[in-house]
Amino acid sequence: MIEVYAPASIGNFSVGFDALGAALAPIDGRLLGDVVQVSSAIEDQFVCSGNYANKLPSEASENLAYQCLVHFREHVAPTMLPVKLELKKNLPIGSGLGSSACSVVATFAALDKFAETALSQEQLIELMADFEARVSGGRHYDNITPCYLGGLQLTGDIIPNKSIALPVDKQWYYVAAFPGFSLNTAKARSVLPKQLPMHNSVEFAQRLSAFCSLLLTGRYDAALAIMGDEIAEPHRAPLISGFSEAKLALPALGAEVVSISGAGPTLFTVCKSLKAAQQCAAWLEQNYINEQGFCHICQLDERGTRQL
Ligand SMILES: Nc1ncnc2c1ncn2[C@@H]1O[C@H](COP(=O)(O)OP(=O)(O)O)[C@@H](O)[C@H]1O
Ligand SMILES: N[C@@H](CCOP(=O)(O)O)C(=O)O
Repeated sequence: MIEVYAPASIGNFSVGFDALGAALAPIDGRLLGDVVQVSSAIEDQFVCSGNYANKLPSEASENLAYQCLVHFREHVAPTMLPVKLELKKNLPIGSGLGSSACSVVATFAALDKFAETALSQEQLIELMADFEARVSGGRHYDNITPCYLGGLQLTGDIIPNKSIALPVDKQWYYVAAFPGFSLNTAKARSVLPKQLPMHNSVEFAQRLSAFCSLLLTGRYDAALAIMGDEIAEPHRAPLISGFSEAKLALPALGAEVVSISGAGPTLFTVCKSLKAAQQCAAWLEQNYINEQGFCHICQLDERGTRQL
């Protein structure tokens, strides 16, 4: 039996709309992500379990993980023996934590291991992006590659091997707070402008390229100082109840950056100390999340998708 874990991720990472993403590891050692098990069976079988299984369509054919299995059998490994594929759906849907990417990455990675295919890393990443694009309203890699490869990734179609890993300050802590309600990614993409004025495009390019260069040269504080999102956040913030209040309150508690994780509604902060992260988490638990929500203090998951 093959059992694969894929971590949650922060799409956009504030400064890199559709181009930057980070994999998350809660510092208390808990796993925050989906798990897929593949084992031999008499005929192909699909099971969806886990805390959020009941939030997904009950028809297997509408579940991305099952769709990945069907595609894999038809187009990648037609001679693979029949399997039972179980998705443990541990991430909330429409959360901004890369939930759909997580299921897709875990499923393809598990099937690839089980069938021992000769797919290259880049081919697998492309396949994963194809499937996430089915539900998210646009093709983007910023959940797929961090989830699969771990760490912080600069990612996209024109990037060699689809992704370049970036270093971060090991002292940074990330608080990820899921407020407990869903926001569909396709909906949160539909409120974005279709075109950007030249000035904004140039500023976006400057900010992202400077951010990456600063990280690659170890100037972490300077990188942190220019983090910001003028592309998506102003349009999405009104869709996320409590976000604007949190953005105002958290800097006084030590948040260096407060932004939307992926398309939201999860909010994330970057903090330079554990104490600051704890203060932000306490505030978010009191003021941002409901009974269905949760909050984790994290660092980056450098390992990405892996066998358990
Ligand atoms: N295994 C799966 N995991 C997550 N979403 C799935 C899965 N299978 C199908 N879906 C559907 O895909 C859509 C994902 O919504 P989206 O807002 O993109 O989620 P997220 O931002 O959390 O990835 C939902 O309509 C959901 O029902
Ligand atoms: N770059 C995408 C990221 C979507 O992430 P998700 O976790 O909300 O699916 C976007 O901003 O739309």
